[in-house]
Amino acid sequence: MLQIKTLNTYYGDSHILHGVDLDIPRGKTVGLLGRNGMGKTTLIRSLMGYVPAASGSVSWLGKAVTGQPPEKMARLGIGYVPEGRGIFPNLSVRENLLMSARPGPTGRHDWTYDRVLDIFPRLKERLDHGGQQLSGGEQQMLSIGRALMTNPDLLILDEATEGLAPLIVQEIWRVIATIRATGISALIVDRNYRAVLEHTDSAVLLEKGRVVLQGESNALLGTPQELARYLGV
Ligand SMILES: Nc1ncnc2c1ncn2[C@@H]1O[C@H](COP(=O)(O)OP(=O)(O)OP(=O)(O)O)[C@@H](O)[C@H]1O
Repeated sequence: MLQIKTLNTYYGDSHILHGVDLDIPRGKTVGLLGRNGMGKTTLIRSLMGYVPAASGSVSWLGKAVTGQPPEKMARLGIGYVPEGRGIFPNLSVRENLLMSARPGPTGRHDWTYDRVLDIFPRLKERLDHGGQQLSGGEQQMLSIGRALMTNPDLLILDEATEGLAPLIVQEIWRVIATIRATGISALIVDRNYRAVLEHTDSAVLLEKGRVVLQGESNALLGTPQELARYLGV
């Protein structure tokens, strides 16, 4: 569904991504692993068009989309939940959700307002609260809910559980499992590599902007020494 080939990205003179390949097949969930600063967010920002790639290609459903702006990528069916969340603090939970509502580009319309509220009962209880009145966990849920309301074919979650209390983290993983079961493709970045591998079909590990390990998530779970070498766990 999404294919990235030999992507090279720079910030100024710093060469951050070195010929990265990434394949997200239709309906599959892929994990993106790596220690801090290894290039995970840069890879997402490059594929979404926030940061121009110096070379390499991005294709979506077999068509080249390299260098397309983020709004275009979103319209093509990629729902991106950035690290640090993206909600409107002055709007209510209801408004935040409804303003994102649209059918997906391939006609997908299974994520309705009611369905999103069903998977986030906490949000249902806070429909009239402003975004800024929500806890960090609730803001994260709202951010994921907003992305789902666009009925994406691919959902990208960058550090969705960052800084949240353990019970809320569990809830977010439960929601990720639910979303996965609906057949949306997903790309998931999270510090908890074990949780990532348990909730994905395959995974790619970045080390200083290079793919150094990749494979089926189950198989990677069985190579703790390799993982420890790159993740320092
Ligand atoms: N806007 C920027 N300008 C210059 N360098 C940057 C910028 N953003 C990130 N970098 C650098 O690029 C490298 C990769 O950062 P990136 O944020 O992609 O890593 P990451 O794997 O997502 O880590 P983290 O989990 O800490 O966000 C780091 O060395 C970082 O310092």
